[in-house]
Amino acid sequence: MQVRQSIHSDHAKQLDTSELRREFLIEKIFERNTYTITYSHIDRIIVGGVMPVEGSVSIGDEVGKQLGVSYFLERRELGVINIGGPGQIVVDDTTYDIGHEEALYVGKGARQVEFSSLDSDKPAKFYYNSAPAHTTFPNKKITLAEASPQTIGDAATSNRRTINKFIVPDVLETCQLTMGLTKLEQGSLWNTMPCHTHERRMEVYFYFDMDDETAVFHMMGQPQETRHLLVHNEQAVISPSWSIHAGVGTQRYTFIWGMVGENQVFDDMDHVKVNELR
Ligand SMILES: O=C(O)C(=O)C[C@H](O)C(=O)CO
Ligand SMILES: [Zn+2]
Repeated sequence: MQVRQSIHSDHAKQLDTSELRREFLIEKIFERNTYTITYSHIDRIIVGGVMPVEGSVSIGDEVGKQLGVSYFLERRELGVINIGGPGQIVVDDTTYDIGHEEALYVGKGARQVEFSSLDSDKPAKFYYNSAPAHTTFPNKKITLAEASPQTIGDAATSNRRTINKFIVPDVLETCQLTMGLTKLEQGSLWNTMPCHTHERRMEVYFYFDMDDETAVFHMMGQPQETRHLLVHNEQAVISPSWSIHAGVGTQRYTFIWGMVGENQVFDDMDHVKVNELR
């Protein structure tokens, strides 16, 4: 388990490229036949990926030990979105078929969560976020058709995109976790510009659907103290509450956002005008 400490904005603005990457970028989300796990002290979000190719993978009991509990979800909830081939997730006695761009919410208290792929030539890639939880809400599979879509932006400003809200109060109840998948249209390169912060929630962005030649310049920092991170395919960025989070790709891409914190109000954003950015 990788641990990332919280970071003050006054400290973050002094960092050079490699230090910014060490604090905010998660470079490897998927590894064959295992899971990755990064534990952030910011709102205690856990971020990672599970990529079962041959056989199944569970997020093991040693994670429970590191969290000071007896199993992973004893005091946590989990959101998963599959960006790979068809897969299955077994939660205790129930099996969920989770296809490409389908999601599963697992409530606090699930003891066994086991991931597998249906075709080892096209393995599932389960991206996940997990957050501390105070009660148990029912497990639920969410298809793309059941997600709440919002298409915004304009081709003329290169930011036409659909925000598919999978794990949000309109779709199901969770303790604090919200997650969704934003798809840029062909020719659109910018996400979340004009940008925003939300003091009341932190956010994690996971960029994918990119070839080896593509990079996203992810914008971060306080609105008047911006920095950028060069992000490649299947890498994630931790965005503290004080930071903007926006990006522009050298080609189109897709990303998953996940938020935890004080509220679950998607539109509760402190918008920043482009001419106010520095
Ligand atoms: O394309 C976008 O804009 C987003 O997907 C924005 C994120 O969902 C976000 O930052 C929510 O606070
Ligand atoms: Zn945001």
